[in-house]
Amino acid sequence: MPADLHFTKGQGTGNDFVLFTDPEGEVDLDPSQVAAICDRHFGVGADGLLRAVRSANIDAGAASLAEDPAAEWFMDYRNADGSIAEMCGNGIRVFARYLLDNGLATLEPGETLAIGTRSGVRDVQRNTLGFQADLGRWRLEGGEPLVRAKNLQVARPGLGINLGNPHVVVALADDAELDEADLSYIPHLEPSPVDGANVEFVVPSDPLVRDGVGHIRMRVHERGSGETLSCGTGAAAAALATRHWAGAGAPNQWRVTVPGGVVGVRMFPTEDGEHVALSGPAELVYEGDLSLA
Ligand SMILES: N[C@@H](CCC[C@H](N)C(=O)O)C(=O)O
Repeated sequence: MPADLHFTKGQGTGNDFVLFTDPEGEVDLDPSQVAAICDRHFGVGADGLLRAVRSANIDAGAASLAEDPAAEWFMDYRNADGSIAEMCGNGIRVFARYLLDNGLATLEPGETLAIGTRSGVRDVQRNTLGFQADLGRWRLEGGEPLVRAKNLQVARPGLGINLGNPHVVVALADDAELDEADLSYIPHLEPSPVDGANVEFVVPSDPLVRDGVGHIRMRVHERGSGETLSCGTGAAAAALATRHWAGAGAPNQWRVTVPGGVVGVRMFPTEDGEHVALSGPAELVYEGDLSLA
């Protein structure tokens, strides 16, 4: 384990990450080290940490290489509290930007960059919003957990949606209720999903659909990171839930406004079922060195 770590700070719609390259898989940080780096007062500060490790050099990468040998790089994602998550939609765009800007991969317009994750290989392309990531197949979870945020008077039914990582989406009445929701603590879910869940609070725009595109606003409390300015897989879950609630004729193209900006969500058929894609910006903000001592 090295004494110092060269890192880059990046963000996608305000969801921010510490990134570093560990090609050989030698820098396996423990949860307390990750939490210390992500601490906003005593560390660099971030919603999560992304380690770029060659798929061949991390146990979880074997499945990625079996799925697609082109997935040379694996996104080892950690939440701010040090816990492992299967997937990160904003993170994978920032990860792609990081690989490209550091000469670790190339991606011409029209080409696809395959990236290994714990929820399978994810394909990233450039597009007008920055990058688009195919988040793969999604599924509805059974049951409707009741969700209560701190200052919501009445518990609301949530819709469980799995995008590789778990989400519960809750519809609120209007913008005022969304703005006033206190997401500073973990929303109470009943029953509580075994692996926890990211909880998205969503309000449809009025009108919901403009020029064939659905519009919603969302705030999120992320498992392992607390309230963040954006969650990419959460935005996809929120669009999927709203389409589900809207019923027949609802669009397959969505704009999701989050506190940190706007992301695009698109549902499309494939041979192995419907996939959902997430589009949005990805920027690298600064670089530095930190001590692991
Ligand atoms: N911010 C991410 C999701 C990160 C993982 C999540 N907190 C979890 O535990 O599943 C995104 O943009 O998707």
